[in-house]
Amino acid sequence: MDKFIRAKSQHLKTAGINPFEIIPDDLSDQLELHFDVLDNGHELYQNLRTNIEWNQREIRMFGKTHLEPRLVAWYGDRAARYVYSGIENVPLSWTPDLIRIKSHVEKVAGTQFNSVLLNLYRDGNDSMGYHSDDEPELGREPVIASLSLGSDRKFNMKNKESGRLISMNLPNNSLLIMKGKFQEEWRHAVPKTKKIAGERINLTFRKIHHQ
Ligand SMILES: O=C(O)CCC(=O)C(=O)O
Ligand SMILES: [Fe+2]
Repeated sequence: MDKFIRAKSQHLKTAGINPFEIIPDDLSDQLELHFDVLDNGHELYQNLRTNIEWNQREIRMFGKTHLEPRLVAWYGDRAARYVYSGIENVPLSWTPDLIRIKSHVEKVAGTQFNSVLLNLYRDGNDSMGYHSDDEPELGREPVIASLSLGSDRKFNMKNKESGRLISMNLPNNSLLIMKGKFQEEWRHAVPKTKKIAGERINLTFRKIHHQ
């Protein structure tokens, strides 16, 4: 651990935030994992489960349409719109709960966000395939803060060049911060699992640059 990270984790500890250091050394400038992030994670989970406008999107693959294996929702500032497949996506307006979570996550991450993508994994059959969050509107070396609530799930990473695989567990109430060259060098996924998995909500806070 270099001096900066050590100093930073001391600072977070004094602020009552518990950084958890299981990140491989050579990824310490691309990933941070924090534990026990929200005081009222359980209550917020229930609120998000009922109040968020969850959608199951269709995806087209090899000329066939499928339902995505999870539910999603997109909230943010009006300016955080982006164009995807020629369609302009305007986010839903922030709810009071999302604003509270956002401001806490911004404190931990030390940066500001203008949108959040929420994913609801209903059980171990729901998943997210390998991808990088490297859309041009996120800019170079984006900081993305990913909050996990509910059941533990595995988070797999695969290096684009070497094929090296890393897997970590993302527990309830943890915050994974992806930054630096993480999106450029790695793909990540939440695989299906045969182990009994309950529901999980993940919120990835992002900063969309205006078009
Ligand atoms: O659910 C997760 O932990 C990952 C979500 C993710 O990678 C994304 O929304 O881009
Ligand atoms: Fe992602």
